[in-house]
Amino acid sequence: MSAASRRLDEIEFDNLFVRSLPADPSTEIRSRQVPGAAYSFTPPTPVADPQLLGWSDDLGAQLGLARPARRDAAVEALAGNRILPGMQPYAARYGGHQFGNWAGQLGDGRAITLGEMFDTHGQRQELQLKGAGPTPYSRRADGRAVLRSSVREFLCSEAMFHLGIPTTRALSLVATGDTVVRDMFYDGRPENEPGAIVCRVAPSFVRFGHFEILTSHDETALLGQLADWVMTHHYPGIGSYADWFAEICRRTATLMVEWMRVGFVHGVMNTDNMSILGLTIDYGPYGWLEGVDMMWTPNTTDAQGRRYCYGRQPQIGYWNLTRLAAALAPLIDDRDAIDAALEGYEQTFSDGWTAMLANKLGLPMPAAGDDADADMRSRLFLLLQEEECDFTIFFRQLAGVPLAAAAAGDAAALAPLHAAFYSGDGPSADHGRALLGWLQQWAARISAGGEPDAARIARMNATNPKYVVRNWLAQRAIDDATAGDTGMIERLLKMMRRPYDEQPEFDDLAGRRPEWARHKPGCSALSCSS
Ligand SMILES: Nc1ncnc2c1ncn2[C@@H]1O[C@H](COP(=O)(O)OP(=O)(O)OP(=O)(O)O)[C@@H](O)[C@H]1O
Ligand SMILES: [Mg+2]
Repeated sequence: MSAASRRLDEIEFDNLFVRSLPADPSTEIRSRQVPGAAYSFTPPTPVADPQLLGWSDDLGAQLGLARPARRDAAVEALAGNRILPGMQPYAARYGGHQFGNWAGQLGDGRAITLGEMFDTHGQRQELQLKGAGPTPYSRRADGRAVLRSSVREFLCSEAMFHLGIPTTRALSLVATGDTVVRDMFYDGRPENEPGAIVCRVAPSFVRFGHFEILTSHDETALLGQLADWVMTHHYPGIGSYADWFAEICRRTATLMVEWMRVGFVHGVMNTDNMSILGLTIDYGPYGWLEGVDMMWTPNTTDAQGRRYCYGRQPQIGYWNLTRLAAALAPLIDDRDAIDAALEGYEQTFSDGWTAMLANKLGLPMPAAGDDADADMRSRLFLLLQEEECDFTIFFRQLAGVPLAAAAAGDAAALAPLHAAFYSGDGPSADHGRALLGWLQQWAARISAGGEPDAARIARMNATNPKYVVRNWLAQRAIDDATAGDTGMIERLLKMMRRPYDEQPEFDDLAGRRPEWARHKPGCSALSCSS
């Protein structure tokens, strides 16, 4: 049997994390504090009737796994009903800062790692279920996840991967056949909702919070052990804790540039949702910018403070790194090295931001230290916030603006951009004039750079996706899946496999958010209830 068609029960698991780090001596599932350990052995709690609703063929192929049938022994394993030989299910211990405040022990309250395996590239991958039942870290919650949030996590993980953005991935989406009670609007009216479980995949799910909990408990030996483990196995070639922290800063900065590039808003950037590998982790109340708005947040819990809004993500990434720095302080004597690493974050972000926007706008790539176009860029962002204009569509369409018309200040230059305006008929006359003024300067700058049009347009199209999984699209997939129809999940997965290519068969999914979705829950704003 070829590697690409293995069944899940043919996988050899190699559980390095549990082999290398100390386990909680208790296996009691009751919610409790767990000092002195990195994780607790916790089996998933079986569910009523597991059925496969979604499968990522790309990730399956990478893992050498064949897609199982809707009801299948593998699906039972992916629902936690069956523990395969070699699996050692556990929930990890971590803490975190939530909305800026230290929250103490959090941990995998509903995530359970099944085991680690090697993919077809020889890369170690951890398989982790989300929604697999209570663990010692569940606090007062049930350990479960609802179908709507699981569909969103499943789709967006795979979409982000194909957008080229570092992320944890999702192999499967399984309906549990059980209901889960959630008060979706936090208005005291809890309802039964269908439950689901996603199997996530990443080289490691270790978060900033894994280190924070150890330092907060003065567990310095274990802190060193965990840091050594992450460095040895996930940052080969890095020689000191300080260099390692600097590399985490660089990866996090790069991740922020990438989120900003595609208009992704994570929505709940608590330190327990920050991956030590610089991956996007925890697809909860996330969203994609529709109208350009630096202050936009999809998370209703954050509607007041807007701590995690689009424009603040880079700043919050920095703040989260200062929390990680504090957690790693017992390992790093050299305060200056920490400061230098944090400065490195700012430098990596600002260089990355400048280069990314040069690609987005098709402008000449500035030499290091040169930021001649900064002014032009800020003016564009201000302009784009004046009349509701779709972020994804505007940037995608910009490549189609005829340079000669733009240079001449001819209104024909605006035509390709009309589709981005939520008014439905392009910018108002005044706004159109202002925009045309900007385009004129833009065109002049491009002409001066002398790059052939085809190369510039290719660069822009490889930076500005045509397709993203807008909330209203995910909501359609959720509504259909709830009614038993997984066609939309399949369609969105297929569309997101090539987000930078024109795919006319998906044109109906590349437009502005329809008006019905403007205020519909799940389509514009999301609660943390999941
Ligand atoms: N239904 C639940 N049952 C038990 N614990 C939960 C539940 N929902 C969230 N938690 C826990 O609350 C903390 C914060 O939740 P958050 O929403 O950031 O994470 P999450 O969505 O559960 O998962 P992850 O970060 O693993 O993607 C985490 O410790 C998480 O495990
Ligand atoms: Mg989380």
